[in-house]
Amino acid sequence: MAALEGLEFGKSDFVLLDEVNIEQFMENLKLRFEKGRIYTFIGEGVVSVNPYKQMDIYGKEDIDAYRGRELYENPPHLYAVADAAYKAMKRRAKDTCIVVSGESGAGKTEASKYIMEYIAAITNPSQRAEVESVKKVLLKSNCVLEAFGNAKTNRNDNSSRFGKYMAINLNFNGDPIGGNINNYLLEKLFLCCVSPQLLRGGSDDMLKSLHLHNDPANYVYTREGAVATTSNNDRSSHKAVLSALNVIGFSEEEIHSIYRILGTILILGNLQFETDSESVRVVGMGDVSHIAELTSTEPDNVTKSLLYRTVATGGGEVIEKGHSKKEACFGRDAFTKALYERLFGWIVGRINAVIEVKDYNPVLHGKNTVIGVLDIYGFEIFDNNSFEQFCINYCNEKLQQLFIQLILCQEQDEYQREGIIWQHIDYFNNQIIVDLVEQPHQGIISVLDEACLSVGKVTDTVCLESMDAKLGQHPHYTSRKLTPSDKTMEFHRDFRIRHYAGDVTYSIEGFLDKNKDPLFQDFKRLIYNSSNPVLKEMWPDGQLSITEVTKRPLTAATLFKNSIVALVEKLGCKVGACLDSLMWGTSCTFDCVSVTITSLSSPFPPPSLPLSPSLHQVWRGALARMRCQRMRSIFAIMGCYKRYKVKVHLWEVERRFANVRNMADYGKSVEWPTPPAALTQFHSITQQLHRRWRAWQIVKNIPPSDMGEVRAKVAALGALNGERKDWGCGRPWERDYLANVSHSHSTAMYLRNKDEYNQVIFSGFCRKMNRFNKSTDRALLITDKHIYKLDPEKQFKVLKRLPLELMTGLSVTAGIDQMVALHTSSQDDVLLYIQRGELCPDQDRIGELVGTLIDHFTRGGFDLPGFLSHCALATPCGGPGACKLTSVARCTVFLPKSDMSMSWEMFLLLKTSC
Ligand SMILES: Nc1ncnc2c1ncn2[C@@H]1O[C@H](COP(=O)(O)OP(=O)(O)OP(=O)(O)O)[C@@H](O)[C@H]1O
Repeated sequence: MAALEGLEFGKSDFVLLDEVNIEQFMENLKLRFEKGRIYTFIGEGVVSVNPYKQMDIYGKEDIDAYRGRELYENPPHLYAVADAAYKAMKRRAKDTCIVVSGESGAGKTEASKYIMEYIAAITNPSQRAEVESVKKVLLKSNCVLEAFGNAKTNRNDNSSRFGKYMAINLNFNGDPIGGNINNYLLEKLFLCCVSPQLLRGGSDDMLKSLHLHNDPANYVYTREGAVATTSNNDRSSHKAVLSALNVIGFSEEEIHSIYRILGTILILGNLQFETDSESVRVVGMGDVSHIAELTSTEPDNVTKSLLYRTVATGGGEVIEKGHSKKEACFGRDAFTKALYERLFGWIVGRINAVIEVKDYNPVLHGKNTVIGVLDIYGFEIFDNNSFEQFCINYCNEKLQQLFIQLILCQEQDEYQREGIIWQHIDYFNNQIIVDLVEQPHQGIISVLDEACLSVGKVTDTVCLESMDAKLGQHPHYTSRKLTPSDKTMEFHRDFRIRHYAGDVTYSIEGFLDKNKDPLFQDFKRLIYNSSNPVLKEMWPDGQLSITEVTKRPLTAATLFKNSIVALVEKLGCKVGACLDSLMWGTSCTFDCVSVTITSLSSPFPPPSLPLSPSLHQVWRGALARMRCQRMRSIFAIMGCYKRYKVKVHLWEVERRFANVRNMADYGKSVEWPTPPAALTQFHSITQQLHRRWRAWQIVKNIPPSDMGEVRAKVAALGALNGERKDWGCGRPWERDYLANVSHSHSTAMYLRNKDEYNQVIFSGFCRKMNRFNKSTDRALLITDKHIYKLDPEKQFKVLKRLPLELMTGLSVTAGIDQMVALHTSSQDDVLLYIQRGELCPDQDRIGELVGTLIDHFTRGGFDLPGFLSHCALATPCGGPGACKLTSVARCTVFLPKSDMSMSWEMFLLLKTSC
């Protein structure tokens, strides 16, 4: 439970820094880290510093403490962000996504696991076996993916060598009903953890059947990684992976096939070739027969595909061309890599098949929503940057572009459309860099692909020359040749891209080889013809004969680009106009402290280091200020409220103590004076701050489709700011639309005398629908004392009279039907359709009704703490005629009267529940 214990150090939210500069940022981060606070909010995101030690902040009590709470109510934690995503999904039935990004070793995978565990823990323990099974499979799949997809690197002993997007589907109840994993592969995966685990953890019988020895040092592919792990660790990991595979639902045959493929890869890795006078031969034919046995293929076919390549001549003839020794080694490596890639893809596919949403009927079960967790590599700048860094950094440019689109463009446009005063921000749009990489026929990927596809020998250097020729004028591209005077560009530092997060100089060496699909079709055919159905399933493209293979396979860069484009599209749909639902993270390395940033809502990437100045400016100048203001208001309110509560408490203790003393001294209690002025001051301070915060909140929460609510909220906001006119057209509110209607005036006069009201707050025509859909004309009169329902056909006779003080709230429908429900504590609610303006049918008066009521209550000094959007979704039951209060789709609730402490409790309660 350590997450909630103890003091906070430094600023628990970076937006509260007095100055937004990197020195203060670092100082705060360092101070908090030294005091064991690894998480710090940045607005609605979280910055996390990897502690590299077990922290006591992930227990059940911690989970309970964050469940259903607002971000600012608890200390910063991943759970706060995960809960916010879950709440957004539940309240608004919107798909949400959490992006966890950071440098290698920053703690992304750990963070995404904690997030998944949290979501699994807070979703209702279900009686339905399939819900529990989905949770179990989702959690267990991490163990399998890590074994097959992680490897030791210089930066991280357990580094994920793939990006991962894990989506959880939830039903209307918020229960997980399925999921899906997408993986973004990059590297030579056969160096992953699973192989040493198999060698050290597999039983003797198992290893014997796979023709393997138990020492990882015996194999080329495990030799290097073997020293990083211990035998005990590998043995227990092997057990855990086997158990996870079983839990997920892999059959015995499938598990055995997986291990046979791993065995094949290890043996292949050791395979050598030699050249005799005429041709190339495999050294040690025993290995070939083991490979044939493990892949359920013929030994001759294995030998053939290792040493020959089938090619179609121009005349349509098919011939076998012998490899050189170099080609044979190249083919072998490509084959092992492809075996591993297909295995990994197949495992992910099998997990997806188990957890895919089944038997879900949206009509019966409501909308199926998704929470996605993206654990993706952050921006990378190494000493030697190669093809992998190029892909990773391109991926980050794409994500940055998505955020620019969603936040800066859309949000500014939206503010402009809605007439919200907003200083336009000039920002650096990184589309130009995205184009530099991906533009068809022009971009770097296209140049690389052209070089890979061209007939004849094209080297990396030739490819670099053609990049220089095509992109030499591009402001974000330069190369050693183009800037010979640049001393930072030396050998192996061939071309430089000015990325949004900084300059990266890449070494062109190996780009072409890594980009090509070097796998000869012979290997594909070999495995497709395996008698093992699991293997065969992994290689469906092996069924094509050499004459049928006309198209060149897509290159690695193009495949990667396609998958990232699809990912960005997917993320874009998740947020649409719903900006709150995306979370963003990025990473920085400060003096070897790794940081992951995860954020929710208004997702703007906080500064990566090195930070491009333009981005930094935008970040500092715009959103930070806005968030800062909002967060400051919230914290100030919280602070005032806490102080107020403490004072009230002390006051009460003192009063009681004085009473006891008086009783003892005088045998009677004495009158206690009224609370000191200081105490009442809190009310006004908190009210002001509260109002500021609330105004922001009201605007922020308007879902554009809900027109009725928009009108109500905008009017309310206007009223809070002292405006008494329609938003948009600026029409002043007349309020008393019955004033000049004959007969109504005499009724009003009569009521003024009888009920002694001072002012008409609102009056107008409306309609009442009964349950048989019959409509009757009515009139509504609201004074500062009463709400009246009048019959206009009977000279405005009073049909209903309710004291205004009984009014507890007001609801408007989400649609354009102008329906309003005035809630009362007497349960005698008034439900009416307010008539539009007679001369101008577009003139709606819902907003005016809400605005004038808010205006009245605000001016009367009543606190309106509950005026927050409150989604009370209910099913419309049979058209407007049959409308009951429960059919009001969205409620806007306020409490006109309540005592101060109660109102603050309500404020917090509503803030929490909204
Ligand atoms: N919250 C944490 N508490 C304790 N240790 C942690 C935490 N997060 C990360 N670590 C430690 O740091 C190591 C690296 O973390 P992790 O594998 O999550 O990094 P990563 O960002 O996913 O790296 P890569 O991109 O290389 O996969 C973990 O194996 C673990 O030992």
